[in-house]
Amino acid sequence: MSAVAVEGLLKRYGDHEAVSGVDFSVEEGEIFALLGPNGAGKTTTMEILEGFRERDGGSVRVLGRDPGTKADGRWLRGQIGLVLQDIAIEPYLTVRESVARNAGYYPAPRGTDEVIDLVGLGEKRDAKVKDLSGGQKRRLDLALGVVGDPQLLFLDEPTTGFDPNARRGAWEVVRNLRDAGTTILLTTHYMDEAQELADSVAVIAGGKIVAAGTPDTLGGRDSALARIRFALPRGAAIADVPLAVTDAEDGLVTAEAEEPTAALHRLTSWALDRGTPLERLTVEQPTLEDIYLGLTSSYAQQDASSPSADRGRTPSPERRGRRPGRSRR
Ligand SMILES: Nc1ncnc2c1ncn2[C@@H]1O[C@H](COP(=O)(O)OP(=O)(O)OP(=O)(O)O)[C@@H](O)[C@H]1O
Repeated sequence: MSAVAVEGLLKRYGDHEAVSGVDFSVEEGEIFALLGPNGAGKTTTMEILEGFRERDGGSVRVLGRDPGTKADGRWLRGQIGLVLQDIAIEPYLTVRESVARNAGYYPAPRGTDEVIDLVGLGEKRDAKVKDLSGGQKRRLDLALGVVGDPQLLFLDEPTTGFDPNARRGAWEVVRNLRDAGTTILLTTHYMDEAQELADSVAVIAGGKIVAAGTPDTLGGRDSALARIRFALPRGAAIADVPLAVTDAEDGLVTAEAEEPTAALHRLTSWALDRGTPLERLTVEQPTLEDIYLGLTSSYAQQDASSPSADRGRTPSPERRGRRPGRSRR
């Protein structure tokens, strides 16, 4: 059974259709990343899955239940963990008190100290929340999201504001959770994060899924042409280059190749025969970011000029100030 199954999901705000028939599924035990430009519909979709927003159409199953119904929604609160941006945390509690308090909302929580160590806040155990740095607060958010030992964890941009070391630490925590059996659904704007963490990804743009797959195969990435670049050797003409040249600017030649091994062999043999080195030689497959930008650039422009983009949104206050298991619906 899929941990999350979404079919034909629809959500309108007034006459603006924010989510227009979205389908995807998240398998048990995987890390799934929902990617998309600002205003694409990620938060709306996540809030519907978490039971904080009503949908206008389509079917949604989370751990086999419908988060849109009262009884299932209540049950789900005890099974899912949330890590959001700017969650409301009491500033005068210590780290330990905050985590222990959240643990009390769940039927079978993890140990408070274990979770504090897991997110790397051991040395800040007795510090007050108000005295934590921005990155440390985000680690505390992560601790609060996982202390209930959830079957399914929602992570909203989990490493925004982290320094590079802290990001790697957080990735390790997320991978460990997955390896211990937690299913994880995250949103991120960092393609390296999706590449590092996600087993599956889906790209949403303009309220629709525009591509889905693994980070390595998304949008035909695995079969995309390799890009070979090098400085044109002194005395050589573009027409002499034994590859299909697609671009030549400032003396830097770009060629694309289906079989980079054979193409490089031809190219380096040519250069060696001429007795001229190939300076600035690089070979690149498109990165996840290249593929993502290709899929979403037109939507990003569209969104920036759409009237709804600056309409201002009402955040879901229940979601932000959420006390697990006690939320009113
Ligand atoms: N409460 C609301 N009322 C009216 N419009 C809204 C509301 N919430 C979201 N929207 C609109 O719905 C669209 C999708 O918004 P959503 O927050 O789901 O996007 P997102 O993908 O999470 O974006 P971001 O990456 O910026 O967080 C946007 O055009 C947004 O302006």
